[in-house]
Amino acid sequence: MKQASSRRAALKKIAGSAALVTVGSTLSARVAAAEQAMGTELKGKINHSVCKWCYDKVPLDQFCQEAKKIGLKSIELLGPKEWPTLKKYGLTCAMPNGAGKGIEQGFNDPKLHDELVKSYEEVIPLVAAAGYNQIICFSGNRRGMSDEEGLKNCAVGLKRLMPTAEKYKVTMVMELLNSKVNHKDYMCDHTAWGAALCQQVGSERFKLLYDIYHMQIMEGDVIATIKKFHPYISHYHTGGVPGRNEIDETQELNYPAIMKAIVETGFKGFVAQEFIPKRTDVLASLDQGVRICDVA
Ligand SMILES: O=C(O)C(=O)CO
Repeated sequence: MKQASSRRAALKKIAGSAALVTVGSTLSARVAAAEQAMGTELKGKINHSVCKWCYDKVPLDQFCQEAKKIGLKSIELLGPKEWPTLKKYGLTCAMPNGAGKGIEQGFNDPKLHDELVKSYEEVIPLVAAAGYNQIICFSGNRRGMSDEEGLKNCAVGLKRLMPTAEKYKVTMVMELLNSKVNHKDYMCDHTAWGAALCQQVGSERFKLLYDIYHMQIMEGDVIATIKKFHPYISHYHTGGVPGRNEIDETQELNYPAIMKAIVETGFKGFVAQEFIPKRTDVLASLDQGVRICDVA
């Protein structure tokens, strides 16, 4: 918070400076101009995105405007109906959703494969037409199934979709989630299992979403895991541990070090903030999260 509020103070100072004072411009207009200028100051090593669901009280249009000021390039986990609004503001959707049956009902259940294939076959062309190149997917819950059987089932279902994914150049990305705190019984809860699934599917159009918050809860060893498995990872999410709130000094992960490790792997994809702001000024928290991750 210290960082975010000092940034706000700096903005006010810049906005008040002679360089930005033009006849008839209000202080808020000047703050906005200063914010825009500061937003572009991001270092460019990390492509920043944010998950909209964490800011559910902020209307999408307003959120797009604020995201632009912060310097974000993407707002994600949004479906086809929301994409035109993003486009209006020149924002992309680094991780679209809109296909499938949610987190608990996924590719590990062969009974769902026909329905899942139909759903992804409908949405993947829309993703491509919108100019996006990924779509989220899930393993589903275990429901007593062994990891081996779940892996085999997921591979069978996902392989049916690879010709479509390859044709449209859209990568299906399975999210790694914790099965301890937030998503009890979820199957894709370890990076090695996800990487083995990538090997089984055998296409560059199937990858993993490494959620740093979820994986810290499940396995820790975040930097070593990223170094080992980065060829299978096409997207990252953040969140403070414990609690899934701001990623500042109130939680245990060293986000700048993690981001540096990600940059060192040669990663060119997106890192999305996915923490639930605890503070009233949720946008200051988002701004702070982006800046914590914006390593040189
Ligand atoms: O629902 C969750 O917990 C997620 O991380 C989705 O991205």
